[in-house]
Amino acid sequence: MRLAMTPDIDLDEEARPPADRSWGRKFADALRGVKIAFRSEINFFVHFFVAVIAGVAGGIVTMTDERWCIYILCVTVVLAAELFNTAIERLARAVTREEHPEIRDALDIAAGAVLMTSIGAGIVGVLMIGWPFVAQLAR
Ligand SMILES: Nc1ncnc2c1ncn2[C@@H]1O[C@H](COP(=O)(O)OP(=O)(O)OP(=O)(O)O)[C@@H](O)[C@H]1O
Repeated sequence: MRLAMTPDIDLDEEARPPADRSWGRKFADALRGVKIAFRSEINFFVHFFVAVIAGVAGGIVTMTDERWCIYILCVTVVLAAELFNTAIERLARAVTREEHPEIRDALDIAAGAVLMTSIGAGIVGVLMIGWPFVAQLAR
């Protein structure tokens, strides 16, 4: 596949990671990605904050192990979608800073993925934690 645009990337050989990275190095690089998203993306922080609030409410309503697994899965899916979205945003900025209809589509689709996972997780959260929490308060 050929790129339609010339990416404005400095292909410095020394900046490239070694081809035979150790598992420790791979893990450290992946963790660096999570840290970057956490520090630079307010959306990532907001999702994490909402997840913590839901987790505290889940602890108050004392959920079953199965419900905790569903909660962890929902949080993981939303945060992973946010990480992919952030990665695509960074890549788009590296390719061009100019207006481009396909970059716009790509960024909007990536943001749409975050929106879909957030709506799904939100519905699960309300049904699984929100209602039981309100019911417990009303008792
Ligand atoms: N190079 C571009 N060409 C065309 N449209 C663009 C371009 N860059 C950004 N956009 C449009 O602007 C929107 C926001 O861009 P971007 O995702 O980079 O900003 P952001 O504020 O970091 O977004 P988010 O809040 O999702 O993190 C995109 O969804 C897209 O519609």
